[in-house]
Amino acid sequence: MNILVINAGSSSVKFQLYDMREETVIAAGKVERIGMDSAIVTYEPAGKPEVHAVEEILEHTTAIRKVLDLLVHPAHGVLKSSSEIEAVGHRVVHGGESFASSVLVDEEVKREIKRLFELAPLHNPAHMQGILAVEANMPDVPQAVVFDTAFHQTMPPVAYLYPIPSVLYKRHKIRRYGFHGTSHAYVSERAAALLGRPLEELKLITCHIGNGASCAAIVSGRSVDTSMGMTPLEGLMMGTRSGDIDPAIVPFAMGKEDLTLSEVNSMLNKHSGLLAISRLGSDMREIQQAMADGDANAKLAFDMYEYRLRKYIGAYAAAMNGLDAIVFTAGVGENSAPLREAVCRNLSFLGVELDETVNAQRSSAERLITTPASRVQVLVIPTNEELVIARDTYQLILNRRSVI
Ligand SMILES: Nc1ncnc2c1ncn2[C@@H]1O[C@H](COP(=O)(O)OP(=O)(O)O)[C@@H](O)[C@H]1O
Ligand SMILES: CC(=O)OP(=O)(O)O
Ligand SMILES: [Mg+2]
Repeated sequence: MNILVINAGSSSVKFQLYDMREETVIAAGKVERIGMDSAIVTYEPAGKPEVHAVEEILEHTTAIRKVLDLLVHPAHGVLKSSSEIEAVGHRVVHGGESFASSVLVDEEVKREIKRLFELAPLHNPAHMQGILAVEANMPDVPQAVVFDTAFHQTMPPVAYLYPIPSVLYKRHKIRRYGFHGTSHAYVSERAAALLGRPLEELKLITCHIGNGASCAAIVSGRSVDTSMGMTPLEGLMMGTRSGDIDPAIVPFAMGKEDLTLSEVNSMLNKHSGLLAISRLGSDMREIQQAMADGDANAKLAFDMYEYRLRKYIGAYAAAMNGLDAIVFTAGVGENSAPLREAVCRNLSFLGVELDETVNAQRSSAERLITTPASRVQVLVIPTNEELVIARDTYQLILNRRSVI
């Protein structure tokens, strides 16, 4: 069965086409800058040369049409006809309290995703556009949605409630949801496999450190706490997001700087984090390079980023009353040896003993980066959210077939 996995953003559509017989990716790519002066199309068919194109693509329906055309293209295609795609799976960031697992899309599911627009205004409207664009181009193909929030629905009330008047939870569902759940779930299962121990016996802290960053406390394979909250702004310092700050800063800064609600929102989501402190950019590679060149702001940004992550690791070890392993994943977690080293150097009180040689290896392979004597294990595990989406979609389609 061929399954197309889609991660639709406000101005981009990323995709991977899976052949589920061997779980192989037969094509991948993205359409960026949708609706701007010119869109950038990148397409990588397995075993064939990459295709790059710049053209006008004004909305998601055209972007999906473009993807389907490439997949069946006489020279670059990997399929004879788009009817060989049997299902589509989408990443959806916010599932609120309604979805604790992945589901097939129907009218009710679409209504619920729409209702959640206000909780994830940057993400959910774009996902909906992706779903509608697939519907327009492939009306008979079943679609599934896989939620970032679903894995964290196991959090207990002590972790998911905010200490604010309960009427806000009752009326508006203001609570902590957590995100990147697909990634936290995937790497926790891989960690158990690598450690050769049942997931049920383990207390893990998984650190998904990409552009957006969050960590999760996982006991027996269930998320018991995570650093992102009602929205993906809470928690760790990120590329352009502040993470935790004193909430009183919001009204105070609005008053002092004469900011509107949307300006203060944009300040905390798009102009904070590494970008604000380094005054350089949000990309960790750039920060590390500048730091090596002696840039003091870059060093401060790196140190704050590491310090805030380490404090969460300490907090989650306390939350779980123990810790077996820490997992680093996503763009920064998988690739930044200096960040992992700085975090681990300062966790000796937990019995973390880093193997500096293995940590420094320029490798994207799954690996243990602590010494045999280390009391807490540390692992690097490349995440694969697309594979989880493909698997969930495949399972939902098989279940549906067995019911019919
Ligand atoms: N070799 C590297 N060293 C340090 N950081 C890296 C490296 N490669 C990628 N990154 C970081 O990974 C980030 C992107 O992570 P990723 O998980 O792809 O983010 P997202 O999926 O949220 O867009 C980049 O912003 C960059 O800072
Ligand atoms: C939920 C979230 O922050 O996603 P991303 O890291 O893709 O921005
Ligand atoms: Mg990501």
